[in-house]
Amino acid sequence: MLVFLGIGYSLKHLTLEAIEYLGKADKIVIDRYTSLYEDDPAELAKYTKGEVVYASRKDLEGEGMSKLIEEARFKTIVLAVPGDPFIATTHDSLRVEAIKKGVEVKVVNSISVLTLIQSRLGLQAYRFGKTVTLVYPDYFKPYSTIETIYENLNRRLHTIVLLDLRLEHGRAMTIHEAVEILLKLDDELENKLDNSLAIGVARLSWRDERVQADLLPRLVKYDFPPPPHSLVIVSTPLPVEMEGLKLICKLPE
Ligand SMILES: C[S@@+](CC[C@H](N)C(=O)[O-])C[C@H]1O[C@@H](n2cnc3c(N)ncnc32)[C@H](O)[C@@H]1O
Repeated sequence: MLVFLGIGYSLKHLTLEAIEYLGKADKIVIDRYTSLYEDDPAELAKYTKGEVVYASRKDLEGEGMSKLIEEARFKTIVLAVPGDPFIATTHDSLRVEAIKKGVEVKVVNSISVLTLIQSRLGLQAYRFGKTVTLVYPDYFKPYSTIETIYENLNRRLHTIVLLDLRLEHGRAMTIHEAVEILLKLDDELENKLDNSLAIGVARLSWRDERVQADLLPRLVKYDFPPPPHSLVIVSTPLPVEMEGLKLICKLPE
C-alpha cells in the first residue's frame, strides 16, 4: 500500500489517523523538497518501527517513482508530505501511476498552508480567488501570476500568493523579494498594486510566526522571520474583514 500522508507543518499537526499509519509503516519516505517544516521531520521516527528515509525530487520521479510503486505492492510505504499531500501538484503523477499499476493507495489529509491562510487571517474563506505561485523571474517573467491577481481583484476576490521554494538549490523567496518582483511587473502592466492592501505571512503556525498587513509596497519596511513566506493580495475588504486586518494582521491606521 502507498500512503500519501500529510504531516501539517509541525508534529503538533499530526492527526490520530496519521499516527496510526506511521505506526503501520514498513518504510517512511519523507518529502523534504516541497515545503519547510517547523520541527525536525526526523522526529517522525518515534512513531514507527519502520525504516525512515529522505526523498529528493528525483527519488519520486521517473525510475525512482517506479521503484517506490513496486515496493508498495508488498509493503506499507508512507510518503510523508508537509502540509496536505495533494495541495500542490507534485505527487499527482505518483498517485495516478500507483493506481494504474494496481497498487492500493491511501490518502491521509492534514492542515495545508491554504487552510491556514484562509482560516487564520480574518479574511472570509469564500472570498479567495485562484491561488498563484510566484516564481523567480530567472527564465521568464511571471506575467500570468500577476494577471490572475488582476482577475481576482476585478472579481473582488483575495489572492493567496505562494512563493518560489527551491530547497534543493537552497533558495526560498522572501516577502521582500516577492513585493519587488510583483511591483516591477505591475509597473509594466496595469499599475494597480501600489494601492493594494496585502498581508505578509511568514511561518504561519510556527512558534515565531509573523503576519503583517499594509499597502503592498510598504511590506518591505517590516522584518519577517526566515521563510516559508506567502503573500495575500487583499481585495476590497468587507467591514468585518477590515476589523480582522487591523486586529489580527496589525494593519496600521
Ligand atoms: C507547495 S506549497 C506547500 C503545499 C503543501 N502541500 C500544503 O498543503 O501546505 C509551499 C509554499 O507554501 C507556502 N508556505 C508553506 N508553509 C508556510 C507557512 N508556514 N507560512 C507561510 N507560507 C507557507 C510558501 O509560499 C511555500 O513556498
